[in-house]
Amino acid sequence: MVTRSIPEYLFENTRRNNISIKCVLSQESDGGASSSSSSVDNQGIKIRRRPTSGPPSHAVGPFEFRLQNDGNTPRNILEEIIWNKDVEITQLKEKKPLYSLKKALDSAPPVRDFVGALRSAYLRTGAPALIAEVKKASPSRGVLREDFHPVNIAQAYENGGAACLSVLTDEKYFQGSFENLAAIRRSGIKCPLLCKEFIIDAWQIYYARTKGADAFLLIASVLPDADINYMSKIAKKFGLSTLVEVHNESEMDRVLRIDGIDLTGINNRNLETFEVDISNTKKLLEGKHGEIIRQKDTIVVGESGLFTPDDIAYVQEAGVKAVLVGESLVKQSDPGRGIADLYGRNISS
Ligand SMILES: O=P(O)(O)OC[C@@H](O)[C@@H](O)c1c[nH]c2ccccc12
Repeated sequence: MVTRSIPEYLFENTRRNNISIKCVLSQESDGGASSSSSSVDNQGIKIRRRPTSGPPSHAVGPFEFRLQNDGNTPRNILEEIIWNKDVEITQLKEKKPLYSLKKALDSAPPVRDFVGALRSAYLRTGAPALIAEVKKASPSRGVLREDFHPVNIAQAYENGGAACLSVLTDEKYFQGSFENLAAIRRSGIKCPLLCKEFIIDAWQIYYARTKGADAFLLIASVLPDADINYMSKIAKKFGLSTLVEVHNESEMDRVLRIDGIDLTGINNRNLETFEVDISNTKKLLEGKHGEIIRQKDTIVVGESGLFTPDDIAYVQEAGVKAVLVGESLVKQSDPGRGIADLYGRNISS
């Protein structure tokens, strides 16, 4: 029996004004038979792009029935975010169709070299280069910082020695925005910027570029290889860098087989359950994966759950040359000083 309630946004397009009575019905799941046939199950991807069994509400006369089943109920938070994103993009695309974004690209600020900034910071400090994240909130941790001034935080990160910045742009779940990305770019900050978004449509890449992104994230548990390939080609066309994020061995296997990926991120947080375990970075860099990565000279980014100099040393030992850190820095009253605390030394000069 499915017991989770269906997120409100899924009703937005089907809600009728004249409804006086609503019933919520739960349907017995069919054991996954119909859902697995309609889900994106190639390459082991379990996250479905959108509800598979049509709208959850049905009107019969004055009644609205909500038929809740496996096909219209997200199985985890990541799937919920993706379904929401799909609706959001459809609406945004109506307001800003691709042809209008293509025009806006002409006045976008020039692209900076994200990977180059990481490499030179690593060479300069001998420690993993820092991608510091401008992150107000997350579904797992709630609000991280109430007095949130994105440009001030970005400035503090740059002064504290960050090589690059990551800016969350998802509004609904992370309280971020594309306005934050654009404002940081406009402010004269020199660190290259990663657009931290749930990208499922090439349109989002064009949009991110018009706002000044130098790099963007692709999540392997959401995107099949063909999409990762296609989107990294678009990145190349603009001179943008891609950070492709994996969480487990099979995603790592897939990503290592794709050519032209600039950066591989290992997320220590499972986005479906929120569990954080920094030994995941070590585990995924052992054995043949580690060898291939060393041969290819790909920069691996250790992501999430890093709080102390010991954590940084641990992932460096495992083989990462960069780290992506949000919570432990953004929570400090002075996020710049937070960097020195995280590394156990000043990495700004
Ligand atoms: O705040 P943390 O634990 O330092 O994590 C930062 C970053 O890794 C995390 O925000 C993140 C990694 N991958 C993501 C994908 C989407 C949203 C957020 C993320």
